Amino acid sequence: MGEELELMLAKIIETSNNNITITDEHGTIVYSNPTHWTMYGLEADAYIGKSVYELEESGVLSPSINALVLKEKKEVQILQHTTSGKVVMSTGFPIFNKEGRLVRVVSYSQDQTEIVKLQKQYQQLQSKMAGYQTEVEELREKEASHHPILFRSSTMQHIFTTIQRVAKTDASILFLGESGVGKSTLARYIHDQSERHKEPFIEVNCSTIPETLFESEMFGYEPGSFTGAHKSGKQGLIEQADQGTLFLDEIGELPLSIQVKLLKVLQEKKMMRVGGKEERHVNFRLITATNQPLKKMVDAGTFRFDLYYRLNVIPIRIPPLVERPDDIPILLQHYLQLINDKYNVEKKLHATTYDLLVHYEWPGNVREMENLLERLILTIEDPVIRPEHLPIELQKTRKEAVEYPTSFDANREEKKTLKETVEEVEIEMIARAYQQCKTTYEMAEVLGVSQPSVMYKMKKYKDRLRLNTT
Ligand SMILES: Nc1ncnc2c1ncn2[C@@H]1O[C@H](COP(=O)(O)OP(=O)(O)OP(=O)(O)O)[C@@H](O)[C@H]1O
Repeated sequence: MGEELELMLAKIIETSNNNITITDEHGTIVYSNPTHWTMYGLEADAYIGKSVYELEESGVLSPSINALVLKEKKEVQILQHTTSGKVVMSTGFPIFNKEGRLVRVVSYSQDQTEIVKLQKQYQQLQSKMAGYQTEVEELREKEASHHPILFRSSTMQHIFTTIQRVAKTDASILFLGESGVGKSTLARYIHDQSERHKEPFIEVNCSTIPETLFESEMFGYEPGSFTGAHKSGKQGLIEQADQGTLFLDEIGELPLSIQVKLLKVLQEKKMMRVGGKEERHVNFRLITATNQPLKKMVDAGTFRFDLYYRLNVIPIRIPPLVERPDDIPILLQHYLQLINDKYNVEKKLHATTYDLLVHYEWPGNVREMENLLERLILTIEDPVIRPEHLPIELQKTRKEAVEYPTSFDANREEKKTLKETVEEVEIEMIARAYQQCKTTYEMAEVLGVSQPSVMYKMKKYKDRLRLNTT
Protein backbone atom coordinates (compact mmCIF):
# COMPACT_ATOMS: atom_id res chain seq x y z
CA MET A 1 0.00 0.00 0.00
CA GLY A 2 2.89 2.30 0.92
CA GLU A 3 4.46 1.85 -2.49
CA GLU A 4 1.11 2.23 -4.26
CA LEU A 5 0.39 5.39 -2.40
CA GLU A 6 3.76 6.76 -3.31
CA LEU A 7 3.17 5.94 -6.99
CA MET A 8 -0.23 7.61 -6.86
CA LEU A 9 1.16 10.67 -5.22
CA ALA A 10 3.95 10.86 -7.77
CA LYS A 11 1.37 10.69 -10.58
CA ILE A 12 -0.79 13.39 -9.03
CA ILE A 13 2.18 15.67 -8.60
CA GLU A 14 3.48 15.02 -12.08
CA THR A 15 0.16 15.72 -13.80
CA SER A 16 -0.86 18.69 -11.69
CA ASN A 17 -1.14 22.11 -13.29
CA ASN A 18 0.54 23.60 -10.26
CA ASN A 19 4.15 23.46 -9.26
CA ILE A 20 4.01 21.10 -6.27
CA THR A 21 7.01 20.79 -4.03
CA ILE A 22 7.31 18.59 -0.96
CA THR A 23 10.20 19.03 1.41
CA ASP A 24 11.24 17.18 4.53
CA GLU A 25 11.76 18.81 7.91
CA HIS A 26 15.25 19.98 6.82
CA GLY A 27 14.04 21.71 3.67
CA THR A 28 15.25 19.06 1.28
CA ILE A 29 12.99 18.53 -1.72
CA VAL A 30 11.60 15.01 -1.65
CA TYR A 31 8.95 15.32 -4.36
CA SER A 32 8.42 17.85 -7.09
CA ASN A 33 7.14 18.29 -10.63
CA PRO A 34 9.98 20.30 -12.18
CA THR A 35 8.07 20.82 -15.48
CA HIS A 36 6.43 23.79 -13.82
CA TRP A 37 9.63 25.25 -12.54
CA THR A 38 9.74 27.12 -15.84
CA MET A 39 7.45 29.69 -14.23
CA TYR A 40 10.46 30.59 -12.06
CA GLY A 41 12.50 31.12 -15.20
CA LEU A 42 14.28 27.79 -14.77
CA GLU A 43 14.79 24.99 -17.17
CA ALA A 44 12.95 21.81 -16.19
CA ASP A 45 15.43 19.81 -14.18
CA ALA A 46 15.58 17.37 -11.32
CA TYR A 47 15.31 19.36 -8.14
CA ILE A 48 14.68 16.40 -5.96
CA GLY A 49 17.32 16.18 -3.27
CA LYS A 50 18.13 19.92 -3.39
CA SER A 51 17.73 22.14 -0.34
CA VAL A 52 15.23 25.03 -0.57
CA TYR A 53 17.66 27.08 1.56
CA GLU A 54 20.36 26.64 -1.07
CA LEU A 55 17.91 27.52 -3.85
CA GLU A 56 16.92 30.58 -1.84
CA GLU A 57 20.53 31.59 -1.38
CA SER A 58 21.27 31.25 -5.09
CA GLY A 59 18.27 33.50 -5.82
CA VAL A 60 16.18 30.83 -7.57
CA LEU A 61 13.48 31.09 -4.91
CA SER A 62 13.07 34.39 -3.20
CA PRO A 63 11.67 33.68 -0.78
CA SER A 64 11.05 29.93 -0.65
CA ILE A 65 7.51 29.18 0.49
CA ASN A 66 8.61 25.85 1.99
CA ALA A 67 11.31 27.54 4.02
CA LEU A 68 8.73 30.03 5.30
CA VAL A 69 6.39 27.23 6.39
CA LEU A 70 9.27 25.46 8.16
CA LYS A 71 9.90 28.67 10.03
CA GLU A 72 6.28 29.61 10.80
CA LYS A 73 5.08 26.01 11.28
CA LYS A 74 1.69 26.98 9.83
CA GLU A 75 0.03 27.56 6.49
CA VAL A 76 1.50 30.46 4.53
CA GLN A 77 0.38 32.12 1.31
CA ILE A 78 2.51 34.56 -0.64
CA LEU A 79 2.55 36.32 -3.99
CA GLN A 80 5.96 36.01 -5.65
CA HIS A 81 7.30 38.16 -8.46
CA THR A 82 9.84 36.00 -10.25
CA THR A 83 12.98 37.12 -12.04
CA SER A 84 11.30 36.23 -15.35
CA GLY A 85 8.58 38.82 -14.66
CA LYS A 86 5.83 36.39 -13.68
CA VAL A 87 3.47 36.68 -10.74
CA VAL A 88 3.17 33.42 -8.82
CA MET A 89 0.72 32.63 -6.03
CA SER A 90 2.25 30.07 -3.64
CA THR A 91 0.56 28.29 -0.76
CA GLY A 92 2.44 26.01 1.63
CA PHE A 93 1.35 24.07 4.66
CA PRO A 94 3.05 21.86 7.23
CA ILE A 95 2.40 18.18 7.87
CA PHE A 96 2.87 16.96 11.41
CA ASN A 97 3.29 13.32 12.53
CA LYS A 98 1.36 11.69 15.38
CA GLU A 99 3.78 13.13 17.92
CA GLY A 100 3.18 16.63 16.57
CA ARG A 101 6.59 16.94 14.93
CA LEU A 102 6.75 18.75 11.58
CA VAL A 103 7.88 16.14 9.09
CA ARG A 104 6.93 17.52 5.68
CA VAL A 105 6.02 20.77 3.96
CA VAL A 106 3.79 20.69 0.89
CA SER A 107 3.57 23.73 -1.33
CA TYR A 108 1.87 24.45 -4.60
CA SER A 109 2.41 27.45 -6.80
CA GLN A 110 0.33 28.77 -9.63
CA ASP A 111 1.25 31.21 -12.34
CA GLN A 112 -1.06 34.21 -11.84
CA THR A 113 0.46 36.48 -14.48
CA GLU A 114 -2.54 36.22 -16.82
CA ILE A 115 -5.04 36.65 -13.98
CA VAL A 116 -3.23 39.72 -12.66
CA LYS A 117 -3.13 41.12 -16.19
CA LEU A 118 -6.84 40.44 -16.63
CA GLN A 119 -7.55 41.99 -13.25
CA LYS A 120 -5.74 45.16 -14.32
CA GLN A 121 -7.63 45.22 -17.60
CA TYR A 122 -10.87 44.70 -15.69
CA GLN A 123 -10.07 47.61 -13.39
CA GLN A 124 -9.27 49.81 -16.39
CA LEU A 125 -12.56 48.79 -18.01
CA GLN A 126 -14.39 49.51 -14.79
CA SER A 127 -12.99 53.03 -14.55
CA LYS A 128 -13.85 53.57 -18.23
CA MET A 129 -17.36 52.33 -17.51
CA ALA A 130 -17.65 54.75 -14.61
CA GLY A 131 -16.69 57.53 -17.03
CA TYR A 132 -19.34 56.44 -19.53
CA GLN A 133 -21.86 56.16 -16.72
CA THR A 134 -21.25 59.80 -15.76
CA GLU A 135 -21.59 60.80 -19.41
CA VAL A 136 -24.88 58.94 -19.72
CA GLU A 137 -26.15 60.55 -16.53
CA GLU A 138 -25.15 63.99 -17.83
CA LEU A 139 -27.02 63.30 -21.06
CA ARG A 140 -30.06 62.05 -19.20
CA GLU A 141 -30.08 65.12 -16.99
CA LYS A 142 -29.73 67.28 -20.08
CA GLU A 143 -32.73 65.58 -21.68
CA ALA A 144 -34.81 65.56 -18.51
CA SER A 145 -34.64 69.32 -18.27
CA HIS A 146 -37.54 71.43 -19.60
CA HIS A 147 -35.72 72.23 -22.83
CA PRO A 148 -32.85 70.16 -24.11
CA ILE A 149 -29.57 72.04 -24.06
CA LEU A 150 -27.79 71.19 -27.25
CA PHE A 151 -24.17 71.85 -28.08
CA ARG A 152 -21.15 70.39 -29.76
CA SER A 153 -18.57 73.10 -29.06
CA SER A 154 -15.92 72.62 -26.42
CA THR A 155 -16.72 76.11 -25.05
CA MET A 156 -20.29 75.09 -24.26
CA GLN A 157 -19.14 71.73 -22.91
CA HIS A 158 -16.93 73.59 -20.48
CA ILE A 159 -19.77 75.93 -19.45
CA PHE A 160 -22.15 73.02 -19.09
CA THR A 161 -19.73 71.18 -16.80
CA THR A 162 -19.41 74.29 -14.60
CA ILE A 163 -23.19 74.66 -14.50
CA GLN A 164 -23.66 71.07 -13.42
CA ARG A 165 -21.09 71.55 -10.68
CA VAL A 166 -22.72 74.69 -9.24
CA ALA A 167 -26.37 73.70 -9.83
CA LYS A 168 -26.60 71.71 -6.60
CA THR A 169 -25.21 74.57 -4.49
CA ASP A 170 -27.06 77.73 -3.46
CA ALA A 171 -24.49 80.11 -4.95
CA SER A 172 -25.78 83.14 -6.86
CA ILE A 173 -25.13 82.93 -10.57
CA LEU A 174 -24.85 85.81 -12.99
CA PHE A 175 -25.30 84.93 -16.67
CA LEU A 176 -23.72 87.31 -19.13
CA GLY A 177 -24.32 87.18 -22.84
CA GLU A 178 -26.15 88.51 -25.84
CA SER A 179 -29.86 88.12 -26.32
CA GLY A 180 -31.00 84.64 -27.36
CA VAL A 181 -27.84 82.74 -26.38
CA GLY A 182 -29.70 80.59 -23.86
CA LYS A 183 -29.30 82.40 -20.51
CA SER A 184 -32.93 81.82 -19.40
CA THR A 185 -32.83 78.22 -20.59
CA LEU A 186 -29.70 77.55 -18.54
CA ALA A 187 -31.16 79.32 -15.49
CA ARG A 188 -34.16 77.00 -15.68
CA TYR A 189 -31.83 74.03 -16.13
CA ILE A 190 -29.95 74.99 -12.95
CA HIS A 191 -33.21 75.16 -11.01
CA ASP A 192 -34.28 71.76 -12.36
CA GLN A 193 -30.98 70.24 -11.25
CA SER A 194 -30.98 71.88 -7.81
CA GLU A 195 -32.34 70.67 -4.50
CA ARG A 196 -35.06 73.28 -4.98
CA HIS A 197 -36.45 71.72 -8.17
CA LYS A 198 -39.80 70.85 -6.59
CA GLU A 199 -40.27 74.46 -5.45
CA PRO A 200 -41.21 77.40 -7.69
CA PHE A 201 -38.99 78.87 -10.40
CA ILE A 202 -39.99 82.52 -10.70
CA GLU A 203 -38.72 84.29 -13.79
CA VAL A 204 -38.88 88.07 -13.86
CA ASN A 205 -37.89 90.13 -16.86
CA CYS A 206 -36.83 93.39 -15.24
CA SER A 207 -37.12 95.31 -18.51
CA THR A 208 -40.86 94.70 -18.79
CA ILE A 209 -41.95 96.07 -15.39
CA PRO A 210 -42.68 99.83 -15.31
CA GLU A 211 -40.57 101.56 -12.68
CA THR A 212 -43.63 102.74 -10.70
CA LEU A 213 -44.89 99.19 -10.31
CA PHE A 214 -41.57 97.57 -9.59
CA GLU A 215 -41.72 97.66 -5.82
CA SER A 216 -45.25 96.30 -5.50
CA GLU A 217 -44.57 93.61 -8.10
CA MET A 218 -41.37 92.47 -6.42
CA PHE A 219 -42.33 92.85 -2.76
CA GLY A 220 -46.13 92.60 -2.90
CA TYR A 221 -48.43 94.82 -0.88
CA GLU A 222 -50.85 94.80 2.03
CA PRO A 223 -54.59 95.52 1.52
CA GLY A 224 -55.40 99.18 0.76
CA SER A 225 -51.79 100.29 0.62
CA PHE A 226 -52.29 102.40 -2.51
CA THR A 227 -55.02 103.45 -4.94
CA GLY A 228 -55.77 100.70 -7.42
CA ALA A 229 -54.34 98.02 -5.14
CA HIS A 230 -56.13 94.71 -4.80
CA LYS A 231 -58.43 94.60 -1.78
CA SER A 232 -56.91 91.52 -0.26
CA GLY A 233 -53.32 92.61 -0.92
CA LYS A 234 -50.87 90.70 -3.08
CA GLN A 235 -47.93 88.42 -2.74
CA GLY A 236 -44.83 89.76 -4.52
CA LEU A 237 -42.52 87.81 -6.86
CA ILE A 238 -39.87 87.41 -4.14
CA GLU A 239 -42.38 85.77 -1.80
CA GLN A 240 -43.57 83.54 -4.63
CA ALA A 241 -40.02 82.33 -5.11
CA ASP A 242 -39.71 81.36 -1.43
CA GLN A 243 -37.88 77.99 -1.10
CA GLY A 244 -37.35 78.02 -4.87
CA THR A 245 -35.36 80.04 -7.39
CA LEU A 246 -35.78 83.68 -8.34
CA PHE A 247 -34.46 84.40 -11.81
CA LEU A 248 -34.06 88.09 -12.59
CA ASP A 249 -33.50 88.51 -16.31
CA GLU A 250 -32.19 91.83 -17.66
CA ILE A 251 -30.96 92.71 -14.16
CA GLY A 252 -29.26 95.82 -15.60
CA GLU A 253 -32.75 97.33 -15.93
CA LEU A 254 -33.43 97.12 -12.18
CA PRO A 255 -34.14 100.67 -10.91
CA LEU A 256 -31.59 101.98 -8.37
CA SER A 257 -34.30 102.30 -5.68
CA ILE A 258 -35.12 98.58 -6.05
CA GLN A 259 -31.45 97.65 -6.17
CA VAL A 260 -31.07 98.90 -2.57
CA LYS A 261 -34.10 96.93 -1.45
CA LEU A 262 -33.02 93.76 -3.22
CA LEU A 263 -29.60 94.00 -1.61
CA LYS A 264 -31.25 94.25 1.81
CA VAL A 265 -33.32 91.13 1.12
CA LEU A 266 -30.24 89.24 0.04
CA GLN A 267 -28.33 90.28 3.14
CA GLU A 268 -31.05 89.80 5.72
CA LYS A 269 -33.18 87.14 4.02
CA LYS A 270 -36.19 89.17 5.15
CA MET A 271 -38.56 91.50 3.31
CA MET A 272 -41.58 93.66 3.91
CA ARG A 273 -44.61 94.09 1.64
CA VAL A 274 -45.52 97.64 0.53
CA GLY A 275 -47.68 99.12 3.29
CA GLY A 276 -46.77 96.23 5.58
CA LYS A 277 -45.55 96.34 9.18
CA GLU A 278 -44.00 92.96 9.71
CA GLU A 279 -40.99 91.45 8.07
CA ARG A 280 -41.33 88.09 6.36
CA HIS A 281 -38.55 85.52 6.07
CA VAL A 282 -37.68 84.48 2.56
CA ASN A 283 -35.31 81.82 1.35
CA PHE A 284 -34.57 81.63 -2.36
CA ARG A 285 -31.70 81.01 -4.72
CA LEU A 286 -30.93 83.95 -6.95
CA ILE A 287 -29.95 83.70 -10.59
CA THR A 288 -29.56 86.83 -12.65
CA ALA A 289 -28.81 87.54 -16.30
CA THR A 290 -27.92 90.50 -18.42
CA ASN A 291 -26.67 91.42 -21.85
CA GLN A 292 -25.43 94.76 -20.53
CA PRO A 293 -21.88 95.46 -19.41
CA LEU A 294 -22.76 95.44 -15.72
CA LYS A 295 -19.24 96.23 -14.54
CA LYS A 296 -19.19 99.37 -16.69
CA MET A 297 -22.57 100.35 -15.25
CA VAL A 298 -21.06 100.02 -11.78
CA ASP A 299 -18.20 102.30 -12.83
CA ALA A 300 -20.71 104.76 -14.29
CA GLY A 301 -22.74 104.68 -11.06
CA THR A 302 -25.94 103.30 -12.64
CA PHE A 303 -25.62 99.94 -10.88
CA ARG A 304 -24.77 99.54 -7.19
CA PHE A 305 -21.36 98.01 -6.70
CA ASP A 306 -22.38 96.20 -3.49
CA LEU A 307 -25.28 94.52 -5.27
CA TYR A 308 -23.05 93.73 -8.24
CA TYR A 309 -20.60 91.83 -6.01
CA ARG A 310 -23.49 89.91 -4.42
CA LEU A 311 -24.77 88.83 -7.81
CA ASN A 312 -21.41 88.16 -9.33
CA VAL A 313 -20.49 85.16 -7.13
CA ILE A 314 -20.38 82.84 -10.12
CA PRO A 315 -20.31 84.78 -13.39
CA ILE A 316 -20.93 82.65 -16.47
CA ARG A 317 -20.56 84.17 -19.92
CA ILE A 318 -22.48 82.42 -22.68
CA PRO A 319 -20.77 83.21 -25.97
CA PRO A 320 -22.82 84.18 -29.04
CA LEU A 321 -23.25 81.57 -31.79
CA VAL A 322 -20.71 83.34 -33.97
CA GLU A 323 -18.05 82.36 -31.42
CA ARG A 324 -19.16 78.71 -31.33
CA PRO A 325 -20.08 77.74 -34.91
CA ASP A 326 -19.74 74.05 -34.00
CA ASP A 327 -23.10 74.33 -32.21
CA ILE A 328 -24.98 75.61 -35.27
CA PRO A 329 -25.56 72.29 -37.15
CA ILE A 330 -27.06 70.45 -34.18
CA LEU A 331 -29.31 73.39 -33.30
CA LEU A 332 -30.46 73.69 -36.92
CA GLN A 333 -31.30 70.00 -37.07
CA HIS A 334 -33.10 70.10 -33.72
CA TYR A 335 -35.26 73.12 -34.48
CA LEU A 336 -36.03 71.98 -38.02
CA GLN A 337 -37.34 68.71 -36.62
CA LEU A 338 -39.15 70.37 -33.70
CA ILE A 339 -40.97 72.89 -35.89
CA ASN A 340 -41.75 70.30 -38.56
CA ASP A 341 -43.31 68.15 -35.83
CA LYS A 342 -45.19 71.11 -34.38
CA TYR A 343 -46.89 71.85 -37.73
CA ASN A 344 -47.01 68.24 -38.86
CA VAL A 345 -44.97 68.91 -42.01
CA GLU A 346 -41.67 67.55 -43.33
CA LYS A 347 -39.82 70.49 -44.83
CA LYS A 348 -36.19 69.99 -45.81
CA LEU A 349 -33.32 72.38 -46.27
CA HIS A 350 -31.71 72.53 -49.68
CA ALA A 351 -27.98 71.74 -49.35
CA THR A 352 -27.02 75.34 -50.22
CA THR A 353 -29.62 76.71 -47.79
CA TYR A 354 -28.06 74.56 -45.10
CA ASP A 355 -24.62 75.91 -45.99
CA LEU A 356 -25.85 79.50 -45.83
CA LEU A 357 -27.46 78.92 -42.44
CA VAL A 358 -24.32 77.28 -41.10
CA HIS A 359 -22.22 80.25 -42.23
CA TYR A 360 -24.58 82.93 -41.00
CA GLU A 361 -23.48 84.96 -37.98
CA TRP A 362 -26.84 84.77 -36.18
CA PRO A 363 -26.80 88.16 -34.39
CA GLY A 364 -30.02 87.14 -32.59
CA ASN A 365 -28.47 83.78 -31.70
CA VAL A 366 -30.58 80.66 -31.06
CA ARG A 367 -33.81 82.64 -30.74
CA GLU A 368 -33.27 84.13 -34.20
CA MET A 369 -32.62 80.65 -35.60
CA GLU A 370 -35.81 79.28 -34.04
CA ASN A 371 -37.89 82.20 -35.35
CA LEU A 372 -36.41 82.09 -38.84
CA LEU A 373 -36.98 78.34 -39.22
CA GLU A 374 -40.54 78.68 -37.98
CA ARG A 375 -41.21 81.51 -40.43
CA LEU A 376 -39.68 79.60 -43.33
CA ILE A 377 -41.53 76.37 -42.56
CA LEU A 378 -44.84 78.22 -42.27
CA THR A 379 -44.52 80.53 -45.24
CA ILE A 380 -42.70 78.47 -47.90
CA GLU A 381 -44.97 76.13 -49.79
CA ASP A 382 -42.24 74.03 -51.40
CA PRO A 383 -41.22 70.90 -49.51
CA VAL A 384 -37.59 72.03 -49.84
CA ILE A 385 -36.45 75.41 -48.53
CA ARG A 386 -34.23 76.79 -51.24
CA PRO A 387 -31.54 79.51 -50.89
CA GLU A 388 -33.71 82.11 -52.65
CA HIS A 389 -36.36 81.65 -49.93
CA LEU A 390 -33.95 83.04 -47.35
CA PRO A 391 -34.01 86.68 -46.19
CA ILE A 392 -31.58 88.92 -48.02
CA GLU A 393 -29.11 89.25 -45.11
CA LEU A 394 -28.64 85.51 -45.16
CA GLN A 395 -28.10 85.40 -48.89
CA LYS A 396 -25.16 87.76 -48.40
CA THR A 397 -23.18 84.91 -46.91
CA ARG A 398 -23.95 82.86 -50.00
CA LYS A 399 -20.82 83.77 -51.94
CA GLU A 400 -18.48 82.75 -49.13
CA ALA A 401 -20.48 79.64 -48.38
CA VAL A 402 -20.26 78.41 -51.92
CA GLU A 403 -16.67 79.41 -52.39
CA TYR A 404 -15.36 78.17 -49.08
CA PRO A 405 -17.40 75.25 -47.78
CA THR A 406 -16.85 74.49 -44.09
CA SER A 407 -14.54 71.56 -44.35
CA PHE A 408 -12.14 73.37 -46.65
CA ASP A 409 -8.81 74.62 -45.68
CA ALA A 410 -7.91 77.35 -48.14
CA ASN A 411 -4.19 76.59 -47.88
CA ARG A 412 -4.67 72.94 -48.55
CA GLU A 413 -6.86 73.66 -51.52
CA GLU A 414 -3.99 74.93 -53.63
CA LYS A 415 -2.44 71.46 -53.67
CA LYS A 416 -5.64 69.75 -54.78
CA THR A 417 -6.81 69.00 -58.26
CA LEU A 418 -10.20 70.20 -59.45
CA LYS A 419 -11.46 66.59 -59.46
CA GLU A 420 -10.43 66.06 -55.82
CA THR A 421 -12.04 69.32 -54.77
CA VAL A 422 -15.30 68.53 -56.57
CA GLU A 423 -15.35 65.10 -54.96
CA GLU A 424 -14.89 66.60 -51.51
CA VAL A 425 -17.77 68.98 -52.04
CA GLU A 426 -19.95 66.14 -53.29
CA ILE A 427 -19.09 63.97 -50.30
CA GLU A 428 -19.83 66.77 -47.85
CA MET A 429 -23.16 67.64 -49.47
CA ILE A 430 -24.26 64.00 -49.64
CA ALA A 431 -23.37 63.47 -45.98
CA ARG A 432 -25.45 66.49 -44.95
CA ALA A 433 -28.42 65.47 -47.07
CA TYR A 434 -28.18 61.98 -45.59
CA GLN A 435 -28.43 63.46 -42.10
CA GLN A 436 -31.70 65.26 -42.74
CA CYS A 437 -33.44 62.87 -45.16
CA LYS A 438 -35.12 59.53 -44.67
CA THR A 439 -34.93 58.26 -48.27
CA THR A 440 -32.67 58.66 -51.26
CA TYR A 441 -35.62 60.27 -53.07
CA GLU A 442 -35.70 63.02 -50.43
CA MET A 443 -31.94 63.34 -50.74
CA ALA A 444 -32.30 63.77 -54.49
CA GLU A 445 -34.81 66.56 -53.90
CA VAL A 446 -32.57 68.32 -51.39
CA LEU A 447 -29.50 67.98 -53.59
CA GLY A 448 -31.31 68.94 -56.80
CA VAL A 449 -30.25 65.76 -58.67
CA SER A 450 -31.99 62.52 -59.66
CA GLN A 451 -32.42 59.61 -57.24
CA PRO A 452 -30.30 57.23 -59.39
CA SER A 453 -27.60 59.86 -59.32
CA VAL A 454 -27.75 59.90 -55.49
CA MET A 455 -27.51 56.11 -55.45
CA TYR A 456 -24.59 56.16 -57.84
CA LYS A 457 -22.66 58.77 -55.83
CA MET A 458 -23.33 57.03 -52.50
CA LYS A 459 -21.95 53.84 -53.96
CA LYS A 460 -19.00 55.64 -55.50
CA TYR A 461 -18.04 57.34 -52.22
CA LYS A 462 -19.15 54.61 -49.85
CA ASP A 463 -15.66 54.24 -48.33
CA ARG A 464 -15.16 57.96 -47.89
CA LEU A 465 -18.63 58.87 -46.65
CA ARG A 466 -18.65 58.69 -42.89
CA LEU A 467 -22.39 58.26 -42.50
CA ASN A 468 -23.81 58.11 -39.04
CA THR A 469 -26.26 55.26 -39.38
CA THR A 470 -27.27 54.99 -35.74
N1 LIG B 1 -28.03 75.32 -26.26
C1 LIG B 1 -29.33 75.38 -26.63
N2 LIG B 1 -29.97 74.26 -26.99
C2 LIG B 1 -31.26 74.29 -27.36
N3 LIG B 1 -32.00 75.41 -27.39
C3 LIG B 1 -31.40 76.57 -27.02
C4 LIG B 1 -30.03 76.61 -26.60
N4 LIG B 1 -29.73 77.88 -26.30
C5 LIG B 1 -30.83 78.60 -26.49
N5 LIG B 1 -31.85 77.82 -26.91
C6 LIG B 1 -33.22 78.25 -27.25
O1 LIG B 1 -33.16 79.56 -27.78
C7 LIG B 1 -34.23 80.36 -27.32
C8 LIG B 1 -33.67 81.58 -26.62
O2 LIG B 1 -33.01 81.17 -25.43
P1 LIG B 1 -33.09 81.98 -24.07
O3 LIG B 1 -34.44 82.65 -23.92
O4 LIG B 1 -32.67 81.08 -22.98
O5 LIG B 1 -32.00 83.09 -24.35
P2 LIG B 1 -31.58 84.32 -23.45
O6 LIG B 1 -30.12 84.40 -23.53
O7 LIG B 1 -32.19 84.18 -22.10
O8 LIG B 1 -32.22 85.53 -24.21
P3 LIG B 1 -32.65 86.99 -23.60
O9 LIG B 1 -31.41 87.63 -23.10
O10 LIG B 1 -33.21 87.68 -24.79
O11 LIG B 1 -33.65 86.70 -22.55
C9 LIG B 1 -35.05 79.47 -26.39
O12 LIG B 1 -36.15 78.93 -27.09
C10 LIG B 1 -34.10 78.36 -26.01
O13 LIG B 1 -34.78 77.16 -25.73
